[in-house]
This record gives sequence, structure tokens and C-alpha cells, in this order.
Amino acid sequence: MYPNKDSIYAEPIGEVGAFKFDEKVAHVFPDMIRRSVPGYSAIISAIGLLAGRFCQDRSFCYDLGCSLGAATLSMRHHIQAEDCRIIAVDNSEAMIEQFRKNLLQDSGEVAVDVNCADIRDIEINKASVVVLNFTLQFIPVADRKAFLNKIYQGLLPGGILILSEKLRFSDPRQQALQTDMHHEFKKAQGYSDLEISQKRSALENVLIAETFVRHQQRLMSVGFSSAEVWFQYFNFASIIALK
Ligand SMILES: Nc1ncnc2c1ncn2[C@@H]1O[C@H](C[S@+](CC[C@H]([NH3+])C(=O)[O-])CC(=O)[O-])[C@@H](O)[C@H]1O
Ligand SMILES: O=C(O)C(=O)Cc1ccccc1
Repeated sequence: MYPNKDSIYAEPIGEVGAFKFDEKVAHVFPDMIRRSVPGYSAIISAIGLLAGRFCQDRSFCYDLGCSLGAATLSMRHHIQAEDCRIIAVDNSEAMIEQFRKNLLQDSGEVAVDVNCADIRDIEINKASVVVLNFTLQFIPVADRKAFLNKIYQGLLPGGILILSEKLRFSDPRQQALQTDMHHEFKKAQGYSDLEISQKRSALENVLIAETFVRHQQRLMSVGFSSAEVWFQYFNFASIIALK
């Protein structure tokens, strides 16, 4: 059960193409995300704790951009509420296929629906917990407000959104420092300079990071009453937004 090691960008690639969540990425994803996102495991654990507190009886918990379902499984093992379901959605067929296989090995009792769809197209209803764990950053900036508005409208009173994102900083020195520290983190996790720079090119124009202030303003503008950072490790942060 050791995760497959990510070596996707280890050899020189003539022209680095845009990053895609294909079979190659799905195959190594647990290793890739753990070694690339500082604090990822801590965030996954906390999502379980938050779902334990906020999941309401007869409600839905949504995991949007679920990849292999790490946040879904964490929630599944902490939810105590009656008659709730987790709805996990991702538009990568490779991710969804692997997640369905993994789910067969999980003994949790909460019902889980796994859907291959674009999260901009799904309906959100009777939600007590919505998780966007490093997913909004891949949605075109122009679509983000309408999408968050749909989430807000689908939340029950007392519902929460957990929004984790790679952040950008308006101060150029802060941006340079935090980016550099993230690269140091990746080096300490065993990635080479070549792997770091080739993946960085692949993510250009694919992962669009925004500042915390921009996220907070947008969340408040669609109706959330509060949005604050509960976790940050360099340029990776997680926000709790309260309806
Ligand atoms: N429009 C879209 N519709 C559906 N899915 C999408 C869309 N755009 C991107 N995705 C999906 O969002 C996921 C982002 S990874 C999330 C990690 C996970 N949350 C985790 O807690 O392990 C984060 C990362 O790799 O940095 C991928 O699986 C995409 O296919
Ligand atoms: O690897 C990076 O530099 C990131 O910003 C995070 C990430 C992790 C997994 C897939 C895509 C991006």
C-alpha cells in the first residue's frame, strides 16, 4: 500500500505541456500532493474534524474536485450525523476510476456518491459542509464568483465552506520569498530543481493563485458572513467560510 512515487517531471522534457489530471498523475497523486503541498495531511485530518462538527442530520457534504477522495474518506470517518451522504465530484475520469476502486477497500458507513462531472455544472442542495480542497485554483477566474454563489445558495443555515488554495501575495518580496520557501519544501521532499521548474512551467496558466484578500472579498460578496484562514504553511492556506 505504499503510494507510487511521482517522477513525472524527473527527466528533461523538450517542451513542457500544460498540466493535466490524467492517468499518469492519478497513478502517483497521493505521493505528488503530499510532497508538493506543505501541510496537506494536516488539512485532510482537520477536514474530518470539521465535518464531524458541522455535518447536520439529513444533509449532504460535498467534496468538489475530490481527486482520489482523501477529504471524502476523512469526512466519512468522522461524521456522526444521521442520514447524510457525501457527494464527491471530479471531472478527471482517471481520478474517479481510481477513487471508485479505493472506496471498495474503505469500511466507512456513511454513504458516498462518486460523480465524474464538471463542478460548475452540478446542483448543490441541502449542504452542511462543502469542501474545495485545492480545486478553485483550477477554475477560470471569470467563473469563480458565480460558482461560489451557487455553493452559498446550496448551503443550509449553519453550513460551512472549507476552501484551501495556493495563495499569491501582493507584495513582490513576500511573493518571491514564499515561492522560494515552497521550492525549498519541495527540495526537502526529494524533488530536484529540474522537477520543480518543469512542473512550474506545466502549471503556468493552469493553476491561477489569488491573494487571501481577493478570496475573502469574493466570499463575502456572495453572502458568507465570515471567511478566515485557519491554516497556512508558506503559500498554501485553508479558509473556513461561514454562511
Ligand atoms: N471544473 C472542474 N470540475 C471538476 N473537477 C475539477 C475541475 N477542475 C479541476 N478539477 C479537479 O480538481 C482536482 C484538484 S487536486 C484536489 C485534491 C483533492 N481535493 C484532495 O483533497 O486530495 C489539487 C491539486 O492537484 O493541486 C483534480 O483532481 C482535478 O481533476
Ligand atoms: O506542485 C506544486 O507546485 C503545486 O502548486 C501544487 C500541486 C500539487 C499537485 C498537483 C498540482 C499542483
